[in-house]
Amino acid sequence: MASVPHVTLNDGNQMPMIGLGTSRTFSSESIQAVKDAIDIGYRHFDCAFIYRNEKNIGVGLTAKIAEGVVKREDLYITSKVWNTYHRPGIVETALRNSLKDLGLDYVDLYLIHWPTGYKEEEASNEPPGPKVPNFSDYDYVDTWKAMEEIQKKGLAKSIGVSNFNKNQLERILEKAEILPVVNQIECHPYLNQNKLIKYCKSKNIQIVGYSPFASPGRFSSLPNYIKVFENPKIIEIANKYNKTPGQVILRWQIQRDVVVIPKSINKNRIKENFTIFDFHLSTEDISIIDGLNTNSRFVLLDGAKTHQFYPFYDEY
Ligand SMILES: NC(=O)C1=CN([C@@H]2O[C@H](COP(=O)(O)OP(=O)(O)OC[C@H]3O[C@@H](n4cnc5c(N)ncnc54)[C@H](OP(=O)(O)O)[C@@H]3O)[C@@H](O)[C@H]2O)C=CC1
Ligand SMILES: O=C1CO[C@H](CO)[C@@H](O)[C@@H]1O
Repeated sequence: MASVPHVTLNDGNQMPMIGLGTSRTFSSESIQAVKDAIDIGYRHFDCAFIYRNEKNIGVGLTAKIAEGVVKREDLYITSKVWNTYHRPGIVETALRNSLKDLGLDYVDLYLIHWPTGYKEEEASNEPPGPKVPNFSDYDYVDTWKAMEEIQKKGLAKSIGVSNFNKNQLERILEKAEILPVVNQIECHPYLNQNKLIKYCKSKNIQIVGYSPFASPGRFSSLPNYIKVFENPKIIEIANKYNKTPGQVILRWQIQRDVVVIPKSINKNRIKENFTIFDFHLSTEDISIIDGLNTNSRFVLLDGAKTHQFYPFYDEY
């Protein structure tokens, strides 16, 4: 089976350029999606405590390791510390809980999921609904110091952040002993994130683009909103290469050095999303997709909009 391209992170570790997204997949469907993905060739899985399915993901991973299809060291597993676990003294416990559920003794990458901390008792209300949670005052820079400790202990091979803006990254970089390897951010043709990508590249921080299809299951109130798969310009490019709109969107990201983590529970689409390393988009087609940007964001973490560290008020 041909292996997928990897990127080398600023700590020297390697990450496969495509992974399976696992949010909003539940029960047996998440177990089967993981097994199918491994059979198809995926080795990278994007998980999080808050997805409430790490046990199922663990069942899928463990089954494929037991079958001898993969070894632990072939896999690249990410998890994320949720907002209720920002107190430095509890970060390791949060990771150990995820490890137990995933059936692993280390993750390849552990991320601070959002810069916004919540009070620990909010954990009983998870997953977050429309209600505004009680915020904690923990500074994500202090949470970062706890992340450094878990890497030193070998519980995470690499550490990084998610949903951080430029100023928030700057604050981490000022105090960091270990640099974040990744900023995982929403990134798709309608939110191409060119400015944040340029900044992160200048600091050797890899971008992992989440919701690469603009998370079509989520509600959009944008006037004249067209799903990315139905966008005529993307369809035209897809027809030209004899590929699907989804494959063109993922390929566009790969060619701009963005790691992609599309979510699917459908075996055919899991395979479709993986078949993106056998064609090359022209510079002209890349710029047509770049031109679709409308700075439209779909993952807003509404409950945290009044948090002092809400990341999306800055331009980038
Ligand atoms: N760090 C963060 O804060 C966040 C991280 N993430 C991560 O990113 C991952 C992906 O983002 P997500 O928001 O799930 O959305 P995506 O943009 O990946 O879209 C997923 C949706 O598209 C459908 N789909 C998948 N492939 C295709 C295809 N080839 N053609 C047509 N439809 C398709 C899926 O349906 P089906 O399953 O039926 O195929 C699903 O409804 C998440 O699962 C999670 O791991 C996401 C949000 C926030
Ligand atoms: O990763 C994520 C997936 O979706 C959640 C909401 O549904 C987000 O809060 C989160 O950032």
